[in-house]
Amino acid sequence: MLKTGKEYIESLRKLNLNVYLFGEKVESPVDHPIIIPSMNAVAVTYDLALDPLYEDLMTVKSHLTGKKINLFNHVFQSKDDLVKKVKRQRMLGQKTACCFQRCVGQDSFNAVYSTAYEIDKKYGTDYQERFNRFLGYVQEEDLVTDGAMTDVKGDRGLSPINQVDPDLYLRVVERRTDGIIVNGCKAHQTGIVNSHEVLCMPTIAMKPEDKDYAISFAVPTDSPGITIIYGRQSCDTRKLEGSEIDVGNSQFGGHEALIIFDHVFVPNERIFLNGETEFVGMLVERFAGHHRPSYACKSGVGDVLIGAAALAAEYNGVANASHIKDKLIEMTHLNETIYSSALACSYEGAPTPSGAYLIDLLLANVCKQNVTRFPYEMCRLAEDIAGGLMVTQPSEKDFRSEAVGHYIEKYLKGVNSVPTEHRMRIMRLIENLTLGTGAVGYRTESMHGAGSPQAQRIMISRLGNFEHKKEMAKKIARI
Ligand SMILES: Cc1cc2nc3c(=O)[nH]c(=O)nc-3n(C[C@H](O)[C@H](O)[C@H](O)COP(=O)(O)OP(=O)(O)OC[C@H]3O[C@@H](n4cnc5c(N)ncnc54)[C@H](O)[C@@H]3O)c2cc1C
Repeated sequence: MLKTGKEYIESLRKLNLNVYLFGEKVESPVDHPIIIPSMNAVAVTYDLALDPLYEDLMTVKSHLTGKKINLFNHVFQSKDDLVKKVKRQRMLGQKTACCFQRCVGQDSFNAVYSTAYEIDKKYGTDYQERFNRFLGYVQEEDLVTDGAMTDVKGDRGLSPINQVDPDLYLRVVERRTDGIIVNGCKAHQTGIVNSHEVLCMPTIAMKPEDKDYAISFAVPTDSPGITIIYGRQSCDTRKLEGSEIDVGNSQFGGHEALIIFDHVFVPNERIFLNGETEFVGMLVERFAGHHRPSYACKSGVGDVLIGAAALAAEYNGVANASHIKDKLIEMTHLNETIYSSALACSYEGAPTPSGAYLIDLLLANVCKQNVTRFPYEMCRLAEDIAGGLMVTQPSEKDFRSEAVGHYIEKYLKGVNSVPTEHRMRIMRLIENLTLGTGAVGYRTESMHGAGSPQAQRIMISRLGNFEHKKEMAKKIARI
C-alpha cells in the first residue's frame, strides 16, 4: 500500500530510534527543527507517488507481487526502469534542491538482489529467497531503507583484519544457530533517521581471511544495540533561529549520521551474504555502479542553482550582459553533461544472470567522475554571478527590525521593480547550495558519495580497454 507523506511521517513517529544530536538524546526526531527539513524531502517521494502527474515516474509494478509500488523499492527489470530512475532523480532534485535520501537504499537492493542470486548458484544457499521476503515486506509496507556501505575504516592503509581496533569495519562477533551478532559503525549514513530499515553491505573487496567482515544483512533502524549520532552540517543551527530567509531552503534538506552497531542481533532470515568473501567485490562494484548515476539528482539541484543565478543576475540588473549569459550557458552545459552520462549508462544497461538490470559500468563511472567536478565549477560561476551579497547580507531579523530594516530595504535594492526581500531570498538560496547546508549534498556528496574520484578512475582504467584501442590505431596506421 502506497503511503502519503503524512502517513510516512506518522510511521516514523512509531519507531523507537536511539538518536543523539548535540550530545543529547533526541526524544522525537520527527519534531526536531534540524531534522524536519530532511524528513520533508523524503515525504515528497511519497506524495509524488500518489500524484497522477508524477505516478508514472514514481511508481512501478513489483516484479515480486505484481502490485504497484514506489519505484524507490524496485529491482530494475529493464533498461526503461533504469532510465526512469535517472529521470526521477532529476525531477526530485528540482523539487527539493537537496538530497532526498532514498536512492542509496534502492541501489543497495539492486546490488544485493543480483549478487545473492549468484552466491546461491555457487553454494546452494537461499539468500535471494530471504532477500525477496525482506524486499516484499519493504514494498508492501512502503518503507524507507538506508543503504549502509561505508565503514569508518580507521587506517586506510590496513585491511579490516589488520586494524588495531577490529570493529573499524562492521563484523560478526558471534555466530548462533538463529543468527549472528554484529559490531561496528557505518559513517555518513544518508537519511538514516528517516529510515525504517538499514541494509548493510561490506565496503571493500575482501580476502578469505576477512570472512567475518564479509556480511550483508538488513535490520530495523530501532533494533536494540543501534545508536545513531546525527552529523553536523554547515550553518545547521540557523534552522533553530526561526528565520525562513536565512536558511536559504527552509522546506527541504538532507542529513547524514554515524550508525553504531553494538552487539546487534541479526536473525538468519535477514542475512544475505555471510562469509562468501569472493562475492564481496561483485556486491561493492554493483552497488557503486547503480549508485553513481543516481547522482543525476545533482542535475536537478543544478537546475535550481542555474535558476537562482539567472534570477540574481536579473535582480542585480545584469541579465543582458554577454559574460553573464555565457556563464549561464556554461552552467547548463556542465549540468546537462552530468544528466547525459547518467542517461547513457542506463540506456546501455544489460541484464545480470539474476534477470535484474545493471547499468553500463564504464559510463556510470564517467558519470560520477563528472559529478565530482562539475557542481564545483557551477558553484563558482553562481557565486561570480551573485556578487558578494550572498555572503555579507544582514540577517532576516535585521531586515525585519524597526531600527535598521528600512536601511536594508533601501540600500540592498537591486533593480527597482524587484522587492529587496526577493533579492535577499535568492542570495541565501545560492549561499545554501554553495556554502550552507545544501552544499553538503551538492558539493561534498558529489565528491565522495558513491566513492571518491579515485575509485571511479580505477574503474575507468579497468574498463577503458586500452589494448582494444591500440589495436584500432594499429589497423588504421597499418602497423
Ligand atoms: C554527504 C555524503 C553522503 C554519503 N552517504 C552515504 C550513504 O548513505 N551510505 C554509505 O554507505 N556511504 C555514504 N557516503 C560515504 C561515501 O561513499 C564515502 O565518503 C566515500 O566512499 C569516501 O570514503 P571516506 O569518506 O571514508 O573517505 P576516505 O576513504 O578517507 O577518502 C579520502 C581520500 O583518501 C583516498 N584514499 C582512501 N583510501 C585510500 C587507500 N587505501 N589508498 C589510497 N588512497 C586512499 C581517497 O581516494 C580520497 O581521496 C556518503 C558520503 C558523503 C560525503
